[in-house]
Amino acid sequence: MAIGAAMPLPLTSPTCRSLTSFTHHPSFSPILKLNSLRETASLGNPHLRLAVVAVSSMSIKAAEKASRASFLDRREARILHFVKYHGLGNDFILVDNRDSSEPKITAEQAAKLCDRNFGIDADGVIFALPGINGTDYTMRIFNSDGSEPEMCGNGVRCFGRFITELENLHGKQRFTVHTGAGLIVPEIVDDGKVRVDMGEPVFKASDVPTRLPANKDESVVKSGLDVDGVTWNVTCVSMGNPHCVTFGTEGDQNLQVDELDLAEIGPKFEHHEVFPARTNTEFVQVFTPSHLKMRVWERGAGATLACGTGACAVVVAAVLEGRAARTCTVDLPGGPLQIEWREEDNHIYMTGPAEVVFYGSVPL
Ligand SMILES: N[C@@H](CCC[C@H](N)C(=O)O)C(=O)O
Repeated sequence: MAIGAAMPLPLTSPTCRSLTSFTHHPSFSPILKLNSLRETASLGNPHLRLAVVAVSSMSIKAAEKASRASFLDRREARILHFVKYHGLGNDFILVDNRDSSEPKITAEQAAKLCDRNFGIDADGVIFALPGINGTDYTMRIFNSDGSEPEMCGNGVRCFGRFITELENLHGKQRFTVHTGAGLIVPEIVDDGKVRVDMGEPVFKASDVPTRLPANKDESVVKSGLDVDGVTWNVTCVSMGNPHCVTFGTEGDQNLQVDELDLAEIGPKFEHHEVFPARTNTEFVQVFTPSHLKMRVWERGAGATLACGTGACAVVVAAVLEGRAARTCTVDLPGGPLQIEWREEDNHIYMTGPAEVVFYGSVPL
């Protein structure tokens, strides 16, 4: 097949329920997820069309450099070029917004693009904007419901990889990123993983924020929270964004997280009256003091396969409750994260992967 020639979209493949999953097809590597408007398919919504094209493996080497660079440099009016990334299955639409301090799309447009059936299918949209306060970049994010959180842990790992691609950087790299949670520092490490200095956790109840009364200094640690008549023990932590961490109910501290009906219970925590800014909720099972397992219900995004800020909050809560050490592996549905809450500087360090899923374009 000639360079740049379009391959037929395998829409009938059982692995391909949407164009998004097309690029997950085992015969395609991320490098094949090149871009062109040659092959455009409707997603059922006449106003939203996604273009993705793949080239044959014969042409990868020749096409890779020019196509990726030219794609990321494209600036057509009323077309949004993006790269979809994921961090352990927590998936994001990344937008190059370095030329403006205002996001290229609105919260409402972001929510449409995240739609699983009528959009690209993602947990959020992330913008790489110019840095402020002396930082290299600013990161902003919209959740899939269009709300704007302060921070996103898996997202900032994707952000770090996205920047290396935009700036054509290789090897170890480190960036300073301004976020709603303050300064965050992602670092691309040897194996391509991203290690992030996530800053310091916040416990003060009014800053999390939660209306639950503080029971340890100014914080809420292992407090009772009534959800539909069941008392859950919760610890509240902010990683810039709010988290409610639970290891079980008053009567049962041995939570089997796989048995939870997240879609049923998650929204009841998210919208509970004691969380004025809503909350992310992590349900945690302790295997050993250095090995935890969690499932998450995210504010504004629902059940996701991973939550980086959530994994950090879980380790902090586990330490505060005397259940774990400061360095832990946290298993999430999408895979493990390494979390360290360092005693010397009180910062939390998160290490995990971030991968390209595909490149695409949508008319606005
Ligand atoms: N998945 C993210 C968190 C994204 C923001 C969250 N939904 C919120 O509203 O706070 C992560 O990896 O941290």
